[in-house]
Amino acid sequence: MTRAVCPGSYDPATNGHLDIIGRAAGLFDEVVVSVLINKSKKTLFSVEERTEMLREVTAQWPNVRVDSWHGLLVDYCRENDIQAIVKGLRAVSDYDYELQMAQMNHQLTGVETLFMPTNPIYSFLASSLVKDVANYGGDVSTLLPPSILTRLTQRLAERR
Ligand SMILES: O=C(O)c1ccc2[nH]nc(Br)c2c1
Repeated sequence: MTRAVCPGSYDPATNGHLDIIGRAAGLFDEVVVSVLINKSKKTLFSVEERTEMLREVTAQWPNVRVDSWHGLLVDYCRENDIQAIVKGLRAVSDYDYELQMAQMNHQLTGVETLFMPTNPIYSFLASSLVKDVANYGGDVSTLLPPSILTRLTQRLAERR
């Protein structure tokens, strides 16, 4: 049984995230999409809301499950018998940081990190940018799954 984790904040998940998750689902017996719990980071959606949205938009892949974790990712991998971390790379600018994290994680426990180039149509996508554009009324309808677009629109309206 091969198992990989796709870690992230997913605040909220974008079509770029789903691109990576779906492709990983085609490579591994099981993919765990794990939402990072970072108490020092203010997020637009709670961990519960982010995991709920992810479960909805990943239901299409029977071998994908959604979870959350707090602490070292390598500890989460060990506790869940996960052999690989899958990260999307949108651009060269992602590489430096991701390489450092991958080397540290391998140093710590030997867990492997596999980099997957995002579909070029999503190279500019970041959850933070999507939220900013949507907050100023920009059209992000092609960048998010419909159900997440609805939730984002509602949350931003609540905050006005
Ligand atoms: O949305 C983000 O912040 C974000 C960050 C890093 C990322 N790597 N691959 C993808 Br898709 C991606 C998305």
